[in-house]
Amino acid sequence: MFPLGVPSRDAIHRRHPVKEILDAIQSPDSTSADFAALPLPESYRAVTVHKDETEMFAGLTTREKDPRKSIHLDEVPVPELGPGEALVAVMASSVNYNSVWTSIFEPVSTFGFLERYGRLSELTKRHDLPYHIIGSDLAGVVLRTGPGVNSWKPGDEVVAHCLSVELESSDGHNDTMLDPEQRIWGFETNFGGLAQIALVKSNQLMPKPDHLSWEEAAAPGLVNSTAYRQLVSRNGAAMKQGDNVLIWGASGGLGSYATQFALAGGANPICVVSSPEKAEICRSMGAEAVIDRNAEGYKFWKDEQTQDPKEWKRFGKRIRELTGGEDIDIVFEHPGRETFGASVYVTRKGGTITTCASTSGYMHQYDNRYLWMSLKRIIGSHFANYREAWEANRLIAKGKIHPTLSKVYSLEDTGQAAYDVHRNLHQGKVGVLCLSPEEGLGVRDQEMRDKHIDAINRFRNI
Ligand SMILES: C/C=C/C(=O)SCCNC(=O)CCNC(=O)[C@H](O)C(C)(C)COP(=O)(O)OP(=O)(O)OC[C@H]1O[C@@H](n2cnc3c(N)ncnc32)[C@H](O)[C@@H]1OP(=O)(O)O
Ligand SMILES: NC(=O)C1=CN([C@@H]2O[C@H](COP(=O)(O)OP(=O)(O)OC[C@H]3O[C@@H](n4cnc5c(N)ncnc54)[C@H](OP(=O)(O)O)[C@@H]3O)[C@@H](O)[C@H]2O)C=CC1
Repeated sequence: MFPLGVPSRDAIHRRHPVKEILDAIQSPDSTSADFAALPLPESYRAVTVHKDETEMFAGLTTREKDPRKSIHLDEVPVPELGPGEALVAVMASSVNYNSVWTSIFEPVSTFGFLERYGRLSELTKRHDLPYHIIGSDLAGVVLRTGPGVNSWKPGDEVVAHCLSVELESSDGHNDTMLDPEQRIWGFETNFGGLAQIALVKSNQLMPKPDHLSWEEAAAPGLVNSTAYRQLVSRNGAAMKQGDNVLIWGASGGLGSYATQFALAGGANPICVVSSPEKAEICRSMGAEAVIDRNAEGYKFWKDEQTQDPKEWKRFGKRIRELTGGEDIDIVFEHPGRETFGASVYVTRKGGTITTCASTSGYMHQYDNRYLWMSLKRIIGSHFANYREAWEANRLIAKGKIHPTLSKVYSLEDTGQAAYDVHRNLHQGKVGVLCLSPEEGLGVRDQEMRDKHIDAINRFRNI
């Protein structure tokens, strides 16, 4: 690994075969054979965290830990390509909250995941390195495929979902998320998407939606697939028409897709956000019931240890006002400790709380009487299997669900991008240009794009 100074993008390209890759991607005449014949570079630029820095934030609060200090841009060697794998030239990626967790080394250092994966086989040893290339989304072009890959070839324009599975055990064969060797690529594996080149398993690949630019196509992947499983899939809450769906962080990464799924599926989203601007975005997506938790001042905790059921009730009354007296069928949970007690309380008899995260703390407290006496269910949900990710991507490709990209950073500024997400300064999704020299490239279906342009741009620059 060679830490970089700040050479310009042009300087890098002049002395690097990466430039040839970019030229091939940008040329309309390039064929699969051209891509297969391109020499692979020996090294590439990648966003990393360093193993010898995992204690750098010791003693600081979560809020004080600054991703700009731990996130680096390094020149790293291209990893060896194994069976069933693909090397992808990454045009764009996006910031997910898992990269925030990696960069602040919470709740655990991700180097522990890489060490454990490295112990599995000779091939997985590649992942156990003193640096972790992070990032769990990409849009780009296949450069090489390993032995046994038949469905994808060099030159294919793709996005990648972030489920990495070995599938050697029977456990994962009904639902690949249940594989004992299930990992999130770029979080629990190395060689992630915030880089010029990424290593993925070929069963992570999906077609890039033609009407989107590289950075737009890279934005939905992780959160869109997660929201799809958590809310729509039978493995999650199996949302149906007419359901009242309480969506926390409804203009954030997960929430901006959950809101779209609720609206597209004929449900009734009750969107919770923390500012008038965010409330306005939800309304512009088509949501009618919006709660500004800041303006309405909910305080579900009296102190660190004690919740305030009166505040749950005030919140529930507000929901009833917005729904004409109805309670919540499905809660789309992810803030965790701060909101979970309220989420369980406001759910209707027989309703579902589906949770995929605990941003504000993972030791939840709730009043179990409201769960068992009212026959409610809590469902744990995590990312999505290949089929669910494919279905979620298909909805993007068909223009039924749209990217919620707000701002785009360069690879050099990924630390700032992660800082924005950590501090909740962003809206929707934050994109990162990797090889792509500018925004707006990669659109192959202008006609379809024109049809959906307002929705595609809804979150831009707000
Ligand atoms: C797509 C995007 C997603 C997101 O953004 S999600 C948000 C980010 N992700 C996170 O915050 C999660 C981070 N991960 C973690 O915090 C930890 O990763 C877990 C808490 C999930 C798991 O903890 P761990 O210690 O890594 O694994 P163990 O499964 O608890 O195994 C530790 C040892 O405990 C043993 N064990 C596990 N279950 C049991 C049991 N039921 N009874 C007895 N022992 C058990 C194991 O075998 C193993 O043992 P041995 O150390 O010897 O190998
Ligand atoms: N298990 C899985 O597969 C996945 C898990 N995750 C996890 O889900 C969490 C959210 O991810 P993502 O949506 O991308 O992140 P974002 O930061 O983009 O959005 C989360 C939103 O939640 C709201 N929020 C944050 N803290 C609180 C709080 N204390 N109380 C109420 N609302 C709060 C904020 O909205 P506002 O301020 O407007 O209310 C914020 O915009 C992260 O912890 C992430 O790691 C994400 C994807 C997949």
